[in-house]
Amino acid sequence: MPVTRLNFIDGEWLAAASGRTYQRLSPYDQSVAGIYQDSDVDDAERAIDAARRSFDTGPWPRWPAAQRAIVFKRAAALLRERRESISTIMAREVGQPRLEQLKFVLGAADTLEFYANLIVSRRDEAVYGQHPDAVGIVAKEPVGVVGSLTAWNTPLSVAHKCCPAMAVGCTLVVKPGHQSPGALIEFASILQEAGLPPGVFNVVTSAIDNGAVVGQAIAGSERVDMVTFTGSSTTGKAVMRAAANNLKRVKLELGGKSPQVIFADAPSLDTAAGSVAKGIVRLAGQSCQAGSRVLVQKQVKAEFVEHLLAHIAATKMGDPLAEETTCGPLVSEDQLHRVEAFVKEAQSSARLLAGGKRPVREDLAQGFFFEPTVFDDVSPDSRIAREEVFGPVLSILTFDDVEDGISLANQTVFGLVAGCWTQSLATAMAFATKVRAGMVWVNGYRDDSILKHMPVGGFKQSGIGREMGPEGLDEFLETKSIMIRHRL
Ligand SMILES: NC(=O)c1ccc[n+]([C@@H]2O[C@H](COP(=O)([O-])OP(=O)(O)OC[C@H]3O[C@@H](n4cnc5c(N)ncnc54)[C@H](O)[C@@H]3O)[C@@H](O)[C@H]2O)c1
Ligand SMILES: O=S(=O)(O)c1ccc(CO)cc1
Repeated sequence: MPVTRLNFIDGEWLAAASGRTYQRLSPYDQSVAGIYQDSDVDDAERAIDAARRSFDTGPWPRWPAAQRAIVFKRAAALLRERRESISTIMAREVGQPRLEQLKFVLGAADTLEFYANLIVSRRDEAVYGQHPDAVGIVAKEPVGVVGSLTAWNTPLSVAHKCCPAMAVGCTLVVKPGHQSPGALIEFASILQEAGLPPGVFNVVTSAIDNGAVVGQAIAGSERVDMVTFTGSSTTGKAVMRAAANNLKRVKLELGGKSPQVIFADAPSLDTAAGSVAKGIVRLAGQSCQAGSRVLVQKQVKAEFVEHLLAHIAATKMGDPLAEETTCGPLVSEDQLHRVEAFVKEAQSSARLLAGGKRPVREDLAQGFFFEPTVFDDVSPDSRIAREEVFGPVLSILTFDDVEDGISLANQTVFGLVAGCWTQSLATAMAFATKVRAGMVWVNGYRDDSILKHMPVGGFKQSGIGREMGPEGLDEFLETKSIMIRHRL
C-alpha cells in the first residue's frame, strides 16, 4: 500500500483540516496508486495565506535573481536523479507509458534550467536621452500570488507555468487534478530540498468532488493576483468567471481539435501517416495537442489511409510500466463511457475503419482500454469533427485544393495546434500564416526532438496566454513605469 501523501503548505507537510483522504486507483489494474488529502476551502485558504505572506514579506521575491537560479539548478539535478521513480508514479496514476512520462520529467528539469538561465540574463528598459533632466524606467515586477489549477494528463507540465512564475519572484498555490497529484508532490519535495523558502510553492490536493470547490476558492480569492489554469475549455470559462471577483489576471491552457493537413505533395505519405497515428495514439488521445482531425487532399487519400491503418494497427496497448507499450488505458471509467458515447453517435454518420470498441484481451480486462479508432467520411459539421473527445479517436476529412484544406483546418472553435505536410514552401507558408492556431508544424507534429522552449498556447477557445520560452516569463510580470526628474 502506498504511503499517504500530505498537502505542502508554508514549507510543512500537513493533513487536510477535515482529516479526509482519498485513494487514486490505477486505471490499468485498479490497484491503489496513491493516497492523498481530500482538501476543502479551509486548506486552500491556509495555502493562500502562506503564499500571500511569502510574497508580501518573505525572502523569495527579494532575493537576487542569481540566488533563485541556484535553487532551480539544484532542483533540476534532483529531478533528473529521481526520474525513474517519478515517471513510475506518473505512469501508474495517469495510465500512460512510463517512457512517455519520463520525457515530461526530463522536460521539467530542462524547464527549470531554462528559466534559471533566463532570469539572470533578462533586463528591463531605460528611457534615457528624451529629456535632459529626466529618465524613465520601464520596470517589470512579479505579478504576486499565483493560483495554479492543473489538468491530470501531463502532471509535470505544471513546471511550464510554476517555473517562470517562481523565477520572477511570484509565489504559488497549486491544485493538481485529483487523478494524478503524485508527481507534483514529489516536485514540491524536491523544491524544498533544493532550498526554496517556505510559502513560495504550496500544494493542496482534493478528491473528485472537491476539485471544483477548491478550484473556485483559489480562482475567486481576493488574495490571489493571478490564476493560471490548464484544463477543459468549459472549466476554463468557470475559472474566468470566478477570477472576475477581483479582476485577477487569467491565463488559460485549454482543449483542442487539432488538424493535420496532408497535401498531395507531402514529402512522404508513410511518414505523415506515422505522425498522424502517433498524434492520436499518444496518451490514448488524452492530450490537449492530440491531432484528432486529419484532412487529406482527395488524390492521395486512398494511399494515405492505407499507410495510416498500418501504423494504427501497430499500436501496442498494455501495461504502462512495460517498455513496449505505446498506449495505455483511458484515465477513468467515466472517460471510457464518454468516448464510447462519441463513437456510437459517430457510427451513424461516418464510416468506421478501425477500432470502435474495447479490446477483447484477458490481460487488459481490468483497465479502461479503448482501441485506437479511425472514422472516414466524417462531415465537418458532426460532433466527432468538432468536439474534443479526449480519447484515441481520429476523424478523416477530405478536401480538394490548398485553400479548401486551410479553410477546413480553421473550421473549429479551437486553435491550439495545426500541422501540414507538403514539399511546397508556398503551400507551407500559406498554411502557416492563414491557420488560426497557436502552434503550427510543417512536416512534423509535436516532435520534441527538433525545437525546444517554443511558446505553447492557443488561439480562439484553446486559451489565453503562452507557456514556455521568454513569453512564458512575461505572463507573470507587471509593467511599472517609473518617471524620475533628476534636476529641478
Ligand atoms: N492547452 C494545454 O496546455 C492543456 C494541457 C493539458 C490538458 N489540457 C486540457 O485539459 C482537459 C483535460 O484535463 P482535466 O480533465 O483535468 O480538465 P478539467 O477542466 O476537468 O480540470 C482541470 C482542473 O480544474 C479543476 N476544476 C474542475 N472544475 C473546476 C471549477 N468549476 N472551477 C475551478 N477548477 C475546477 C480540476 O479539479 C482540475 O484541477 C482537456 O480539455 C485538455 O485538452 C490542456
Ligand atoms: O501535448 S501535451 O503533452 O498534452 C502538453 C501538455 C501541456 C503542455 C503545456 O503545459 C504542452 C503539451
